[in-house]
Amino acid sequence: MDDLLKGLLNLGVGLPSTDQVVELLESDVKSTQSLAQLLALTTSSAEKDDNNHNNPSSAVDLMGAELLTDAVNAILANFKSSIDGAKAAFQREEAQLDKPTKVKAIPRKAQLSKHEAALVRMRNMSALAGHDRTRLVFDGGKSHCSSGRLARMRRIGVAEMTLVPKVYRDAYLVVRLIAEPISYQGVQLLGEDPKGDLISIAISHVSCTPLTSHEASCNFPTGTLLAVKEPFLSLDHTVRAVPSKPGIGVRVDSPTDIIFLSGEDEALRDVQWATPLNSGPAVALDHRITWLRDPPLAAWLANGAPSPAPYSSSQEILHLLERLLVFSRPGAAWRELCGARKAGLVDDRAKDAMEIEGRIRYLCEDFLGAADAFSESRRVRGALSSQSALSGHSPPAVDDASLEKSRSQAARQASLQKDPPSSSEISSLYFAASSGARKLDARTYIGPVEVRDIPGAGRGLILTEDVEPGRIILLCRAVEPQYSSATQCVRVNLEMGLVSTTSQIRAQTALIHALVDRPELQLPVLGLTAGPSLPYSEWVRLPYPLHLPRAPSVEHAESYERPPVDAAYIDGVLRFNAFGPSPPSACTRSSGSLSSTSTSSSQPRRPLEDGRRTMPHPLPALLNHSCYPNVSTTFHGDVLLSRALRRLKAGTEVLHQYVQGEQAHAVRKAQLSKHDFQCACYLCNLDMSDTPENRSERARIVAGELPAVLERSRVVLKMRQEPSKSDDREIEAHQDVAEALEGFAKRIDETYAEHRGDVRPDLFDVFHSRAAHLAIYDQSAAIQCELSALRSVGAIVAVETRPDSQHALSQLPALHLDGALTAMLHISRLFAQLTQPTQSKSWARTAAWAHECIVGGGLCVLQDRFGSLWNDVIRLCDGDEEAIST
Ligand SMILES: C[S@@+](CC[C@H](N)C(=O)[O-])C[C@H]1O[C@@H](n2cnc3c(N)ncnc32)[C@H](O)[C@@H]1O
Repeated sequence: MDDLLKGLLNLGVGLPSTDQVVELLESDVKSTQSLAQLLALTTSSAEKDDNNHNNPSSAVDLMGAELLTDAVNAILANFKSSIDGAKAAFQREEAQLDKPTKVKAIPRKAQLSKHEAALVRMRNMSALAGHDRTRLVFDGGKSHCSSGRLARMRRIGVAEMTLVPKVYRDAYLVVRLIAEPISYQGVQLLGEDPKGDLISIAISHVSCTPLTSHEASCNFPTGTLLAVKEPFLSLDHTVRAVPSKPGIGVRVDSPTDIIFLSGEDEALRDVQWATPLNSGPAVALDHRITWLRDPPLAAWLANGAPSPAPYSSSQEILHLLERLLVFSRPGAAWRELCGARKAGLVDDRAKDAMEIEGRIRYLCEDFLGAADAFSESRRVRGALSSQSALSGHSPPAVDDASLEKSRSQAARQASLQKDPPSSSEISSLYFAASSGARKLDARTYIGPVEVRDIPGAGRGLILTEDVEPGRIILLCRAVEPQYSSATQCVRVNLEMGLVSTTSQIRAQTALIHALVDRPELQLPVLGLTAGPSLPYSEWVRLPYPLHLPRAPSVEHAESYERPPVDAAYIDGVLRFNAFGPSPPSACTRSSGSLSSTSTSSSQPRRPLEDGRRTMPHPLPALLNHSCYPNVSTTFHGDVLLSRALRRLKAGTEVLHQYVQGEQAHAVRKAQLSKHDFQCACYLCNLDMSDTPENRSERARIVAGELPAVLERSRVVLKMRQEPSKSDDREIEAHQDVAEALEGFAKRIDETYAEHRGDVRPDLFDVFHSRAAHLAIYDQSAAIQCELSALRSVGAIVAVETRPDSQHALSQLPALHLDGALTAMLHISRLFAQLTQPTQSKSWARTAAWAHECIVGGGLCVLQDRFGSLWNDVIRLCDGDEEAIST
């Protein structure tokens, strides 16, 4: 990757964005050429600086545009073929794992100069392209993670690792770092073993964002003592962490295989160093906590060592605890606080210690415990301030916000377990997410469901009571939600060709770190499956509790043992279970925060980073798939909300969409293929009852011919004049499109089996668009067309079955949910235009009810999402919003 950037910088052209790198990796020759053209047109920032200094000759001037494009194209093509080279090397290594070959020891001097050269290369690259440059790493194949205990393994030296590629089972390597680390997406270290033999070690998932070289040096200073559990000697050890030049060394896929040692560790007993040990790593206290190791008192508490590590003051401990919270490590902070209390280094009931305990518990979602700790802190503070008042000092400021917040969360947590979240709570979530908040202060609500084994589909969630449409089934926050950041990384899976982007890579690292910090998350996270090619973790077989243990406990702090976390398993968990916001929903406004799993396929594409799914919501991840779901699932920041779409009986399995059910059967099948199951849902069964010829004819019309007509429809509708100004020519244009769409509706309809019934989702877009044209010259026909659209996605119109119904629908649609809501509002508006106010109000009421069932949050959320359309409807209903909502 750096060669690519360097080549482009040398030419003086702009560097590709991360999205462009992803496109390049997935592109063919033609699109590579287009990208080359585009890059050749942009000037690098270095070039721009030169121009400021009146440098007269830009790259274009010097080479001519065509030559420059050719040069860029050659660099891009070279980059793509280097990926092929990496892939071949990777496959060779995978194949050789069973038959490793002898390796010659690399002389110390050669190892040193190789590391030094790589370090200089990396420094130069940072100087040229900046720390935030796009980084490329590779993945795929087996990931190695040791689950053994160091105490039960034997120590080996570098000289004993004579075969490559090979995992040295039941053994560990002890090294002392002797050079500055190389930082990329992971780090590359150079260590010497006690005999003085050198070995290069590359570690993945060191931090969510790449460490600067200063941060890397603070985490891995020269002199640091490390144990590497069950080291994997690889032919190309840097491929996952620091893809510099291929070379033999130790590849650490899971950072939990690295253990920081102190001089007193058992692992170092009887170790004689060929060269004398220095005084040990000199490192600032803060930096010791930025990586996976636990701070001193936590380690003392867990290992039962004879004397606790010294601190110069309790303030120093509190400062460290603060820093641990800044680095999102509440588990380590809790263990350190427990250690400090046990060693008598902080006063158990000191206000600062209680305050920080409150914050730790809050982060671990133990709101009741947090409220208790904050209130104790307040009590002590109160006592202190009365003393100060007596002595004439001004009392310290009292901040009660945290206490109040914890109390209200605790109260809501207690009530939410019984009562579903109210409409106003949903609207708060919606507007908080709209204002940009991503990690929301919502709590888990688990509706009437339980986990059960589902024949042929693993586990699933089953309803324990009958529910009505709109009933909230789940409201759950993600574990460690990650969003993209300025630092961009691209990962290519050399085995499957998949390309992952920053937030996916961050999510994987963040989850590994979260599990190390808070082992109580193991069951919810590792209890998820990781796709058909990886065996179940030991946690999958355990009974899945619906109410997950969250809070830290003292016993837990004392028995803390760092869990092994296999990076590949976490990657699988994310790929097969994570949800995330999909492209924007089909409502008229684009500013709303909401995104749903069921969206129109005709929606504009979001930037790649937003469209990829990265959030594990442990319990909702147990929901199985149906292309014709019985719940709607929407996302507000990191909160997932599932609500029943229909009246469902106790014993029914709750099913939601992994892929959009409104897409053609073949597309759904292809998208689900990674899961390795045949979907046999209601919709797939209907589709399978059509002949294969009819299915492919339908797919051909919908994907091949229809988009052009829909685009024409969009353009004609956009050019629409004020109704008073519309003339015959305009009406003719609308009639033309409506007629064309009618023809399509007929042709698509003919591909469905006759006995199929109303559910024909491929017709939705055709009917809905046709209705928009009819609305201009024949409102009654437009209403009929919208009704057909609604029926095509599973809605049942009440007048046909139950004329006495309160709503115009007796069953909500299952697909195209936002499109269907728009259709309902259109019908209301059309009835108003036909001066049929009763029908108009009934449909407005129905839309409000349907929106409440699908999303919730009341009329303010509906208004925010459907803006002018909703306002139109209200105006035409004489502004009677109250009447509509009741
Ligand atoms: C997100 S998990 C759902 C929970 C999973 N059933 C379990 O036991 O952990 C996704 C996996 O569930 C299984 N699955 C989901 N929907 C299914 C369906 N309709 N039929 C069969 N298997 C299904 C597939 O193995 C899929 O990869």
